[in-house]
Amino acid sequence: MSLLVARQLACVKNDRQLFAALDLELSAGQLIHLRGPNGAGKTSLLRLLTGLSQPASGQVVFRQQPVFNNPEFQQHLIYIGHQAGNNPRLSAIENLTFWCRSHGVPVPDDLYPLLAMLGLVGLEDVPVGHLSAGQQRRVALARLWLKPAALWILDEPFTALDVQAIALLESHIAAYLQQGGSVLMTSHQALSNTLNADFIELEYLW
Ligand SMILES: Nc1ncnc2c1ncn2[C@@H]1O[C@H](COP(=O)(O)OP(=O)(O)OP(=O)(O)O)[C@@H](O)[C@H]1O
Repeated sequence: MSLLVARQLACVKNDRQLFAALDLELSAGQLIHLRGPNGAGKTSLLRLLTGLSQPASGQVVFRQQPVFNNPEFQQHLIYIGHQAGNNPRLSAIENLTFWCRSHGVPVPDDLYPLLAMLGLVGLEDVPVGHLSAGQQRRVALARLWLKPAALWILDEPFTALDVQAIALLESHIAAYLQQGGSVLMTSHQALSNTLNADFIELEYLW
């Protein structure tokens, strides 16, 4: 049975219809790679699927419950948006501690091993605003190791990552899918064939 289902979704921004009558189903263990040109509406679609915004028409349900304004759905979701979403004045440790607390996730006794695995040794206590773009993205992606969730929605998670970090994230996604997790993501770059993604293409509608 599908975990996340969108039916007949329509989205309008600035008087432009980005998409209409869009149907989507995502099952446990499935990866959907959402593709399309700049401005086609990929981020707008992800925001509808996360319940952060409401469609012009249509509905999104998770385990048959509407996602909009649904705190229970948020417990099952990790959404990492286009912006890394870190507080630049706080360190990596502080950002992740805050994120865990605000998402009802137990704060690990020691976050250093996770940050070391993500290549952030020596940078754990530096304000995140002083880190490089790729390092900031790594801090944000650490959330994927911290919260058990049925669904990941990731908007351009590979942005600014180097080859090694891309490989690390791809192998983490592969392991998560194997355990029955579901992933819906955008990426302007091709994914590794090992991830075996399904595709949804959004066109740019004038
Ligand atoms: N809050 C908003 N107010 C007005 N227009 C918006 C808003 N959010 C998005 N748009 C417009 O909707 C269109 C689609 O934007 P969106 O970010 O969904 O595209 P995208 O496919 O994710 O693009 P990219 O590949 O560049 O990330 C754009 O033309 C954008 O200007």
